[in-house]
Amino acid sequence: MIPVYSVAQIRAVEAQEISKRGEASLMKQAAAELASVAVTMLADRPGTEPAFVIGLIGPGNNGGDGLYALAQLQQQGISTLALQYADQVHADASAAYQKAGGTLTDFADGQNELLGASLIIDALYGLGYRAGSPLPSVPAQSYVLACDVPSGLDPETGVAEDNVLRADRTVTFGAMKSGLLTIDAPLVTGDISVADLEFDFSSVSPETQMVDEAAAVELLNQHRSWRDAGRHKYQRGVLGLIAGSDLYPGAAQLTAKAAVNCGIGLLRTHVPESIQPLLAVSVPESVPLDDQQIKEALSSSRRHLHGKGAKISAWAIGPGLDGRTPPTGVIAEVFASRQPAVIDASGLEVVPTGPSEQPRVLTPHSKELRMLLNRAGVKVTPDEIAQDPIRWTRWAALAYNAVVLLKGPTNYIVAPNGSSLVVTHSSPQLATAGSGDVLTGILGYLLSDGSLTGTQGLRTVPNRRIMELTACAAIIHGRLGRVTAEEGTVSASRLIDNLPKVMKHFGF
Ligand SMILES: NC(=O)C1=CN([C@@H]2O[C@H](COP(=O)(O)OP(=O)(O)OC[C@H]3O[C@@H](n4cnc5c(N)ncnc54)[C@H](O)[C@@H]3O)[C@@H](O)[C@H]2O)[C@@H](O)CC1
Ligand SMILES: Nc1ncnc2c1ncn2[C@@H]1O[C@H](COP(=O)(O)OP(=O)(O)O)[C@@H](O)[C@H]1O
Repeated sequence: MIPVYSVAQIRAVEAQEISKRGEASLMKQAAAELASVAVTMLADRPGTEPAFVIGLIGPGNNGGDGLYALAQLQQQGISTLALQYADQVHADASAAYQKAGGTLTDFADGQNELLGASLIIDALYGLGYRAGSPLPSVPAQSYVLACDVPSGLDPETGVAEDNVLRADRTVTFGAMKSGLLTIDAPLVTGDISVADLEFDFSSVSPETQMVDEAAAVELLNQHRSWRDAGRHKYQRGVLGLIAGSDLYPGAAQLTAKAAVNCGIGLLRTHVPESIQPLLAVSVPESVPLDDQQIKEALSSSRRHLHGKGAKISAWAIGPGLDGRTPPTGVIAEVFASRQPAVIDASGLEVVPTGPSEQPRVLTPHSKELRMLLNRAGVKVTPDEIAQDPIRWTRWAALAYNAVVLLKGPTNYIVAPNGSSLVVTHSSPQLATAGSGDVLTGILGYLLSDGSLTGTQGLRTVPNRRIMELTACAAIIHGRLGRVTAEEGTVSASRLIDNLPKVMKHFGF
């Protein structure tokens, strides 16, 4: 997991490091990291030989990093040009660049060269950015590496100017900054690498933790055992899916297919009679679950929450339910159990507020979050949620005593105790009808697997584990989006087709 800090926290640690190691040494270290990523990016985009790198240089230390990085590229034989976009630039860095044979010129005089650049390094503004900073424009298809923070993005809030310099990659220094993950940031940073410059954050608590693919693989591997190979289907896990209505007959099928394609032990489905024949054909692996069987499953769960006699090990509630006529009786009984559950879509309209023994994760998008908050008596506008999503997700987690995953380009996962995880790096093409139903299937599957949840006997799943598995589901879903988008346009059905190979990537 990658700890995430506020700009103030990073500035404080930076000041200590500067007093220990000196500013020039830190800057050169930062520049070396920047130059190394620039070289990788040039190699990733062959066909633009000989390489020509242009740096956009601002007035502060961010510009200084850019100039030192250009000097290093110049010394490696790469042709470069520095365009000064400020009245003055970092004097030592400028001298070092010119000593390395580089040319520093005014932006206005050199901007025509931008069209011929194989790579543009954006070293205009970093931590010192203030809203309203003047920003140049670059040609539409430019290949851009941001130094520390894309210029025009507020590193504290994640709010971007309309003319922000969108990056293909960002190398950020010291630590991951909260503003690189939230609001507009996922749309403008490209892939982010953290160059930690060996800063010592040991006495600072991070604001949140970011989960990336490597962290997800590690989390999943932590919980696997060689014994897993000997499990029969009930021991692997049984998901009870309560979903579907005449109004939305497709959603239940999408969630069911997703869970099955994840490789679930067994899927039981509680859907309206009118949908059952459809499901029997589209997801023949699923086994119907009626009201009486749900009662029996809940009764067996009083002796065992998973495996050994337990008929269901986790629940997924909501995809495609008709919000006007959900099977409230049966759902209320499931909510009273201690088995983990993921609640999505219309399930969110019936989930109770207040204390609960059930480890639960609610998966609203921002409109559904507003509805959840309204149901809990918290009035909030869409704008307020957009400006501070993590704050409002915390309120919901507290009000419903549940882990809440707020979905979108940034996924915020918050527990009732306020702790949080953040997941980005998905694909905008996930914004397609039914993709949330697929996520519910993935998360339902993860929650049903006793090895992953650590459920044994009557020991229930702690919220921390629920949060981690929710983050893993969002990561799997994000990769699914990217892999599918590489092949062509994305639909929920296409996502589901790709699930087996994406699950394999995560060790399933
Ligand atoms: N935090 C770290 O760990 C390290 C930071 N370094 C670099 O230092 C950078 C921070 O340097 P600075 O503090 O000099 O800040 P910046 O280089 O981000 O400079 C911004 C400068 O632009 C000016 N400016 C900002 N907004 C403006 C506006 N709206 N109108 C007019 N002028 C405006 C400010 O006066 C400020 O001096 C980081 O982003 C990073 O690139 C590295 O050199 C070393 C390590
Ligand atoms: N612009 C975006 N970029 C990345 N992911 C997105 C974007 N928009 C939506 N998503 C993801 O797509 C899924 C959509 O879920 P949801 O809104 O519940 O869809 P549906 O109800 O149609 O199934 C969520 O996992 C969300 O995180």
